[in-house]
Amino acid sequence: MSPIRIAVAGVAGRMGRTLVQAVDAADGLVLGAATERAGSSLVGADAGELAGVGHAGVAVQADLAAVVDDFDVLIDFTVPAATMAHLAVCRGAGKRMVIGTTGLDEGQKEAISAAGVDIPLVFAPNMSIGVNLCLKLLDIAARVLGDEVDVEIIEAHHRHKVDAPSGTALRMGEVIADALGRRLDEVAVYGREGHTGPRERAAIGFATVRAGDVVGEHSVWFAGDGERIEIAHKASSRLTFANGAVRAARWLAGRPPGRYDMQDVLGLKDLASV
Ligand SMILES: NC(=O)C1=CN([C@@H]2O[C@H](COP(=O)(O)OP(=O)(O)OC[C@H]3O[C@@H](n4cnc5c(N)ncnc54)[C@H](OP(=O)(O)O)[C@@H]3O)[C@@H](O)[C@H]2O)C=CC1
Ligand SMILES: O=C(O)C1=N[C@H](C(=O)O)C[C@H](O)C1
Repeated sequence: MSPIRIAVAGVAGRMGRTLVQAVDAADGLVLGAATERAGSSLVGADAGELAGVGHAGVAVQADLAAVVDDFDVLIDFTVPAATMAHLAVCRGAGKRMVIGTTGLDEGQKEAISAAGVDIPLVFAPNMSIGVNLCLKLLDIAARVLGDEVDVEIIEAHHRHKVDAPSGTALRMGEVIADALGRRLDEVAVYGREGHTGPRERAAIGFATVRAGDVVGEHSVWFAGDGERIEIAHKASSRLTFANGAVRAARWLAGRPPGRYDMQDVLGLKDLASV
C-alpha cells in the first residue's frame, strides 16, 4: 500500500517541528510538503533538517496551493487566518485535513463545518488521548454531580501562547455545560477581579496562567460542601499532540466527508455515558 503523504503547515512552529518528527517516526506516513508564512526566512529550508530528523527532500513553501499535488492530508497547527486560507485550498482540491489550531471565532468554526460537506476533516483543540479521555470523564462527573457543585476550569500554558482561555479549556467548558443543560456563553466567567459579589451557582469559571515553558495543563474542579473532585491533565511533551494528529490523519483515510473530532477518532462517542 502506498504511504499517506502528509503536508505540515507552519512547519517552523513549535507544533510544526514536532509534527514532522511524529510523521518521520510513523509507519505508513511520509512527509510530502511543508509550508511556512510568506516572508519567513525559513521558506526554502529543508523541513526535515528544520525538525532535526535529517534531510527530508521537502523544501518549505510559502504557498500551499503550489504543492497541493504533493500531499493527501494537511495537518495544520498554525493561526486562525492561515487555517482559513488552507481550508479553502484543501476544500477546492479535495484534500483531507487535521486541524489543531485554536483561537478561532464562531464564523471560522462554521467555515470548518461547511468544508466538512466536501472533505473529511478532524478538528479538535487537543489531540492528546489523555485530554480526550478527560472530556469523557468530565461529562460523566458533571452528570453525576449536577447542580450541587461549583465548576472551575484552570489552565496553564507557556509564555508564547497567544489565545486564552485555551481551546481545550473552552471545550471542557462546553462539555460540562452541555451535560448540565446550561449554555456556556450564558454562564462562563473569564477571570475575576474587584468586588465580584458571591459566586453564581450556575457559573463555569475559567482561570488562565501563562508562564515559562509549560506545555499544557488543565484542571477542572467540581467543588461542593465537604468535598472537591479534580479532573486534571498535564502534558509534558508536544509529541502527545503530534502523535494524536498522526493518528487522526491515518483514521481519515477512506472516511466520507464530514467534520469529525478526536472523540470520533478514538471511538469515545461509542462509550456509554451515565
Ligand atoms: N489541537 C492540539 O492538540 C494543539 C493545538 N495547538 C495549537 O496550535 C497552534 C500553533 O501552536 P504553536 O505551534 O505553539 O505556535 P507557533 O507560533 O510556534 O507556530 C505557528 C506557526 O505557524 C506559522 N504560520 C503563520 N501563518 C502562516 C501561514 N499563512 N502559512 C504557514 N504557516 C504560518 C507561524 O509562523 P510565524 O511565527 O513566522 O508567524 C509559526 O511558525 C495554536 O493555535 C495552538 O493553540 C497547540 C498544541 C496542541
Ligand atoms: O498553544 C498550545 O501550546 C496548546 N494549545 C491547545 C489549546 O489551546 O488548548 C492545546 C494544548 O494545551 C497546547
